[in-house]
Amino acid sequence: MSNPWDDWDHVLKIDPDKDLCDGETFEDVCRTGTDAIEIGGTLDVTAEKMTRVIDATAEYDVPLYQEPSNPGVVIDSPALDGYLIPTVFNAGGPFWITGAHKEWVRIDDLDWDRTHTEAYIVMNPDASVAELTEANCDLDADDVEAYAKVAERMFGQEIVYLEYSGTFGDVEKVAAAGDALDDATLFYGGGISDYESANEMAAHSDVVVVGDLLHDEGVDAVRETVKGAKDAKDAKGTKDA
Ligand SMILES: CC(C)=CCC/C(C)=C/CC/C(C)=C/CC/C(C)=C/COP(=O)(O)OP(=O)(O)O
Ligand SMILES: O=P(O)(O)OC[C@@H](O)CO
Ligand SMILES: [Mg+2]
Repeated sequence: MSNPWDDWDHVLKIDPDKDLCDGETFEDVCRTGTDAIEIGGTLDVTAEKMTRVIDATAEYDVPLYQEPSNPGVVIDSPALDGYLIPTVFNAGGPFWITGAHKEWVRIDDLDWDRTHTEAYIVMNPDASVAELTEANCDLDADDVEAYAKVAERMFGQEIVYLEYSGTFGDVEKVAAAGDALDDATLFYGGGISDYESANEMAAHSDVVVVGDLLHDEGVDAVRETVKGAKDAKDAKGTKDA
């Protein structure tokens, strides 16, 4: 079965708790050329802040996904193409693996057709997501490779997300995750800041996710990362052909 993300090279993650750069609009954000927008962040995200971003991006035709950090911020909106629900494979306890999910399913009426999971492997111990989930980030390339295989082979995950949020990752570990997967799509996120960094990580993953750059540098910088990711894919296509 095909999934929307099979064709993505680049995702832009908007943190509802952070501002856009001066003078930039959500229309500008939707016109960066990214393949999809994910709306989510770890800290200080509320349903109101989520709704504001969904409403502001709804009218443009870029695919829109919510990535909730807890069940309380999930928004029921027809503007959303779907929900990408993290499950943190290297979390310090079960709450961020299945606990939050169980609570969500208990209290809410899910739209299962639009609900998908992302198998997170959290790699930067200083990121909010690592602190919140008490993730064990002390992972070598072979640990990453094993987690990726567990996610795909044992838990049937269609997306494996190597999350370096806030810092540029170790290429060897990203490549190890990529090599481990046969069918799942590898998302890489963290520290992508320009054409080069996007190009490099896109060569080793299926989809690169760009977050803070939007809020820190703005849409022109994001557009460069789209180019970097797309060029890497074109180069791969040429090589594989
Ligand atoms: C069951 C439901 C609906 C939700 C639970 C989903 C889970 C397990 C969330 C845990 C991981 C998490 C908090 C993911 C949020 C997305 C994310 C990693 C955003 C990036 O956040 P950071 O960059 O670390 O944080 P800030 O930029 O907000 O500081
Ligand atoms: O903010 P950055 O470092 O770009 O990371 C992107 C994304 O993986 C965060 O969840
Ligand atoms: Mg962040």
